[in-house]
Amino acid sequence: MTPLHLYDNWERKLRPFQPLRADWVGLYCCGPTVYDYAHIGNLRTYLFEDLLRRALEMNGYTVRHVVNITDVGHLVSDADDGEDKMEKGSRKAGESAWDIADRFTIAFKHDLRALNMLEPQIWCKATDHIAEQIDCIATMEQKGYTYTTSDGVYFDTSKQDDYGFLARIKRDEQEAGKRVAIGDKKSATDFALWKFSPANETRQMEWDSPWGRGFPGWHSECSAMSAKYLEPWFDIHCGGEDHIPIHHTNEIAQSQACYGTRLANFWLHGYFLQIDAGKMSKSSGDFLRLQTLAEQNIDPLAYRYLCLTAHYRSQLNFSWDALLAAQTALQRMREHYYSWPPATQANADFLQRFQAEVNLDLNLPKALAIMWELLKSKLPDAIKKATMNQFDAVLGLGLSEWKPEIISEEVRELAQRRWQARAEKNWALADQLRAQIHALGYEVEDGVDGVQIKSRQIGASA
Ligand SMILES: Nc1ncnc2c1ncn2[C@@H]1O[C@H](COP(=O)(O)OP(=O)(O)OP(=O)(O)O)[C@@H](O)[C@H]1O
Ligand SMILES: [Zn+2]
Repeated sequence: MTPLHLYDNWERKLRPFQPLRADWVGLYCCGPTVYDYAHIGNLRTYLFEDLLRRALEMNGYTVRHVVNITDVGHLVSDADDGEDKMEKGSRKAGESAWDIADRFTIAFKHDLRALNMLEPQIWCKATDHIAEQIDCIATMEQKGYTYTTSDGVYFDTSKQDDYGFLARIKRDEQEAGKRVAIGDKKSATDFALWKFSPANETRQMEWDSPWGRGFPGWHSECSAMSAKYLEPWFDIHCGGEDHIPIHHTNEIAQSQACYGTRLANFWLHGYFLQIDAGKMSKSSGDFLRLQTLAEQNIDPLAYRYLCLTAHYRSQLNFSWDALLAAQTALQRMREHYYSWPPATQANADFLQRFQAEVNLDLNLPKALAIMWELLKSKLPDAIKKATMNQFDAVLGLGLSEWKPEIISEEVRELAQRRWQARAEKNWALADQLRAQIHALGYEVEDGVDGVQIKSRQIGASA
């Protein structure tokens, strides 16, 4: 098999992947801040990470996949001020910060399942690891990397010569160009490790610490939890492109100070899903959820297919037309696959070409094109099916689980009566019958050559 190469953002180049240990590959992916539902932009990043994990497994590695849940400490502004997103989300929802964290974590996991993502082996939440974070901060303090201001304990970035290397940040230029207020911080790049609770206010989430009552800064959790569940030095760290200059840069600074490692051997980042030429974003409120797609009768796996059509290192502009085209293509693929006899032996040549594309930094648009080439080839269908099964172990479209819908006699009869009512221009009755069909879980669509009955999408989180 062509050896796996991944684009490492630390070295800014394609590197052959070599695992650090013989028994498992450590993969740490920064998880969601659970103050709201995930949008399909966030989900694009998790899809890329799922595909990376599947590619590693295709290469025979056992992956230890860790995803954290940020349920405290992520402030509205990445410059360490503003409200905690969880406290703000709690006010907006009229529920406690703990309750929204639970609710949105469940919804997030539901979305991952609807998109056929593999369950990480380890989920870990920031609020379950306060002691580990305090230990990590105390170590940094002992080693002289911290200072305390009126509102928290900060990391002193001037203590590290290579601070910001991942993002190629030049500290001096940043300082000179910065116009934002930095409060009591010594430098704009310094960041909070522990924030004190405001004197005149009780936070919902706060803990005692050697420095005073408060809560951990957002970056602390990932250094502490990745060291606990993987090693302080592990194989691959992932997140969205926005993590490069701040969150990952600061995680690296902490791990270097604490453990003397730069955390991960490879740094991979998924690029944004854009909408109307801007980043899809929870904070701006301009976002689509998987549930929003389901309401438009889009199968969640059509979104997965759409994401396969763009390389993870390029931004993807969302459009409904592209999503509908993805749904049509996926449906055609499923119908072909379903019509074939049981799988026999995979075709070695197709397999080798597919694996070569996957191993070239996850060139999945090309891998998908090879899948279509196979589908249209003159190979016997049983061989196509066997080959597709191996492709789909990486692409995760769930082809072998799909079955055409069997629509019950009751629904067919209601649709027939509705068609009749429409022909007789009895709109009230037609609407009433449509509502009954809807309640049974189906939609009817009127076409020129009759009516089409489809099940409503119920895959995404409600
Ligand atoms: N538009 C997007 N496209 C792809 N990935 C994204 C997008 N927006 C955020 N991400 C990624 O989603 C993951 C989860 O992010 P998180 O839950 O912290 O969202 P957030 O940054 O608080 O939300 P937002 O920036 O949308 O207000 C991160 O890896 C982040 O980089
Ligand atoms: Zn992180």
